[in-house]
Order: sequence, then structure tokens, then C-alpha cells
Amino acid sequence: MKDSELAISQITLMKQKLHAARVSLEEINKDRNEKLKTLIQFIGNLSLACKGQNLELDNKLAKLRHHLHDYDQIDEALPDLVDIERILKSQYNQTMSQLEESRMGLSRVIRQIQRVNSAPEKVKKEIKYFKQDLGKPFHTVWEYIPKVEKLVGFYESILQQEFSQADNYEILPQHVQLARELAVKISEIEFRKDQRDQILVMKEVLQGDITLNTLLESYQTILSLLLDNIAREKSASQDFLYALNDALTVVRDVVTSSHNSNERSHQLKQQLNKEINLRVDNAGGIITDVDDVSDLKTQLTIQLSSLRDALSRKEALEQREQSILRKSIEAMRKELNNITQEANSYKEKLFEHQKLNLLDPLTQLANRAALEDRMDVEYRNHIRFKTPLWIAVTDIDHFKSVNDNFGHSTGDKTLQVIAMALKNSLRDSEFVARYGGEEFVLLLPEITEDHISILLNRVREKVKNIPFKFKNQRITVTLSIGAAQVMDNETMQDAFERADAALYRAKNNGRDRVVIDI
Ligand SMILES: Nc1nc2c(ncn2[C@@H]2O[C@H](COP(=O)(O)OP(=O)(O)OP(=O)(O)O)[C@@H](O)[C@H]2O)c(=O)[nH]1
Repeated sequence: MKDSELAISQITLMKQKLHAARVSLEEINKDRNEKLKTLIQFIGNLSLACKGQNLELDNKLAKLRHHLHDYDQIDEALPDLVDIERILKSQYNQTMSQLEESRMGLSRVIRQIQRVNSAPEKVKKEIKYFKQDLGKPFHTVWEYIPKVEKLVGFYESILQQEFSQADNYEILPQHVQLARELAVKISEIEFRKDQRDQILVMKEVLQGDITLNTLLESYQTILSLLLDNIAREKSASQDFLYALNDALTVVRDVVTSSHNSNERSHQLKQQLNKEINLRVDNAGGIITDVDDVSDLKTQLTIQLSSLRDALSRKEALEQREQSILRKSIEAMRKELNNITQEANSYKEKLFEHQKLNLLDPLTQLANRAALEDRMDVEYRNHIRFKTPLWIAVTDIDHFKSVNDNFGHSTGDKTLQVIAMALKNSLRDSEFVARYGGEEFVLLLPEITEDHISILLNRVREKVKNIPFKFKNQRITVTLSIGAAQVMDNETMQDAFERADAALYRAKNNGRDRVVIDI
């Protein structure tokens, strides 16, 4: 009887050990879930950083986040990782085919250039080599951009030759018009800080007495500056996509291998559990069935030794599992750290870029893209809270005569002063954007019909009272304004068109007035 008591106490001990093993397994699971949370957070940041580059990539990352929510669903995330890799590859292929098209375009242009007989012999030879060089495919956008620059260089050499042969090229009114338009266009483009001084000088030149040569030079310089900017932008996003691709491959491999080994250990553990339960059951059966103590002792010793053996195999298995898990988490953490750093720096660049993209460089007011975003927001609020919303379109009267009489740079300064006056006459909840040349759009929420006319006339008067003085001449600049309230069941675009039509009526009725479409 004493022996059987001993056996029972050993079984109890085994059970306690089993319980302890289960608790430590739970702890491992808890740790694993925490790491998973970090991974999900990371994928969330990644989605933010990638947002807008490729809609499918955005959706897949969102889905991946959803699947990774639960470690048990990790196998469901595997196809997403494969898909994301596929999208990145297809983006790469798309770039390659665009590059191929561009290469063919350049080949066409170079064939045309070759027809220019007056090109200097040296340039002709270079063009020939260049054409042969163009036969080879481009692998990256950086191979393409220098080729375009070179092509522009050929044009320049040929034109210089033409100019030196005949300097009787005259500047015609349409050339001056082109120069003025170019000056306006470059005000609408946001150049990098280090390029701005160069652009300012060029703007002055284009607005003054230009020669055909200066006009061509300006086109060439602007083209090279733009190409440089495109190359920088592309390089930032491409670097990021490569890093992202590499990181995703590592994460996928780690997840796959940890998933496979998990599957194997799960089966092994089930087997061991079965074996342990069988041993415990057997031991219980022996205690009740066998009467002879020495028999009982022998049989229990056999059962207990098998039980001990099974438990130690289980413990070894759990230890191995834990070490694999630790290693894979470490690998993931390292990769995640790298990519988080990449994502952060890319996010900063994107943010800077977005900020630039939403501001009109000349007036520092919101631009058209920002206006569209804000229209969406105001329209949603109008629908949701049933609050009144007005849209007003305003245009400076006879602005062309300011440019014609006092020059484009005076025109620019006038635009800046008026933009500031418009902004200062509105409340924080109201919004103004430069819609185009000398046209501005105002979004005015929560204004009643009685007040809209008062408000817009106040804005009009404010601009009219600005004491502009050009070439010692006191000038009054006026605004025409058209406004419309967004009606029930009306789209923002329809209301905008009614406001624009009202502006047209204000112009036709003598300008310097507000017309409200009712
Ligand atoms: N200086 C400068 N002028 C600009 C800019 N954008 C547009 N403009 C000029 O604004 C003028 C607009 O002229 P029009 O559309 O004929 O109209 P307007 O002279 O204002 O006459 P109304 O609108 O009929 O009262 C053109 O001369 C454009 O060149 C800019 O950024 N800077």
C-alpha cells in the first residue's frame, strides 16, 4: 500500500510539472502576441508611409494588418505577403516598360535630329554613337535622365550653330508671349530651395526684354532643373520600395519557417500529450487492478519511467520551440527596426513633399489640390450637420492691364498682397485658395443668407482700399465676386458652377461687385 501511495504522489508531482510546463507555454504565447502587436503597429506605419503610391499595395497592407491581428491567422497572411511582393514586382515591371517606351521615344527624336544637315561634324559623330547607345535597354530611370540631358545638349549645339550662321533671328510678339507664359508657369511650380534664386533671376529675365537665345536657354535650364527634381523624387521612392521589398521577404521567410516548425511541434506535442495521458491512465488502472504489491511496484516503475521519459521529451521540445521563436522574433525585430527607420525618413520626405504640393508658391495660399481636399471636408460636414455652406469665386478686375502697364513682377506682387488681404479678412473656419492665375475660391461654412452679402462686400471693399502705388501712380484694384449656397441634394461641383456663373454676371454687370446666385 505504501508503494501505491508513493506512485500516486509521483503522479501528482508529474501533474504539477505538466501544469508548470503549460504555464510557461502560456507565457511564451503572451510574449509572442506582444511581438505580434509590434509587427502590426509597424505594418500600420508602413501603410501610412506607402499610402497613395499604389492603391493595390495600400489595400494589401491593410489586409495584412487585419490578418496579423491574431497569431493563429498568420498562415492566412502568407498569401498577402506573396501578393505584396507581386505588386512590388509588377510596379518594377511597369517602370521597365515605361522606360522602354521612353527609350523608343528618344530613338525617334534622335532620328529626326540626324536629318539636320547643318549640325557640326563633331556633333553628328556624337549623335551617331548616341544612337547606337540607345539600342541598349535602360534598366533604371537614372540611365534615362542623362540621355534626355544629352539630347537637349545636341539640340543646343545645333541651335547654336544655326544662330552663328544666321544672326538675323528676330524676336517676334509670339516669342515675347511665350516668355511671359513661361514666367507665369514657373511661378506655379515649386522648385527646391537651392534652385529658387536661379528661378527668380530667370523670371526677371523672361519678363524683361528677352532675346530668342535667352528664351531657348531658359527652356533648357528649366527642363534640366525639372529633370533633376524628378530624378531625386524617383530615387527616394525607389530606394524605399527596394528596402520595403527586402524587409517583406525576410518577414515572410521568418513567418513561413516559424509557421512550419510550429505546425510540426504542435503535432509532436499532441502525440506526447496522448502518450503522457495514456501512461497516467495506465498507472491509475494498475493501482486499482493489481493486488500484489511487488507486481504493482514493478509495473508502476515501468509506467513512471516511460512517463518521465515522455515528459522530458516534451520539455526538450518546448525548449527548442522557445529558442526557435526567440531567434525568429529577433530576426523580425532587426528587420522591423531597419524598415521603421526607412519608413520614417520616407514619411518625412513625403510630408515635406505633400506640404509643398498643397501650397501655391507665389501667394503661399492653399492651391487647387488643397481646395479640392477642403471642399470634400466642408461638403461632408454640410451633409452631416446640415449647416449652411457657401462657395465664392472671385477674380481680379482687369488684371491683364496691371501686367501690361507695370510688368509681370508688379503683377506678382499685387497677387501676393491681394492673397494676404483675402486671407486676413476671413475667420479660421473659413478657407481661401488660389484657384488659378488671378482667380481665388472661398469656402464659407455656417454663414446665413443675410450675412453672405455683407461678408463678401466687406472682402471686396478691403481689397479696393489697398493703397497700391505703381510707378508713383495710385492704382485701385477691384474684385468681382460670384457666390452660391450649396443646396440640398446638390453636389459641390454644381454649386461651384453656379458661383462661377454668378462671377461672370458680376463681370458683365460692370465688375467691382458681388453677385449672389439665389
Ligand atoms: N503677374 C502674373 N500675372 C498672372 C499670373 N497668372 C495669370 N496672370 C495674368 O492675369 C491676366 C488675366 O487676364 P484676363 O483673363 O484677360 O482677365 P483680366 O485682365 O483680369 O480681365 P477681367 O477678368 O475680364 O476683368 C493675364 O494677363 C495673365 O497673364 C501670375 O501668376 N502672375
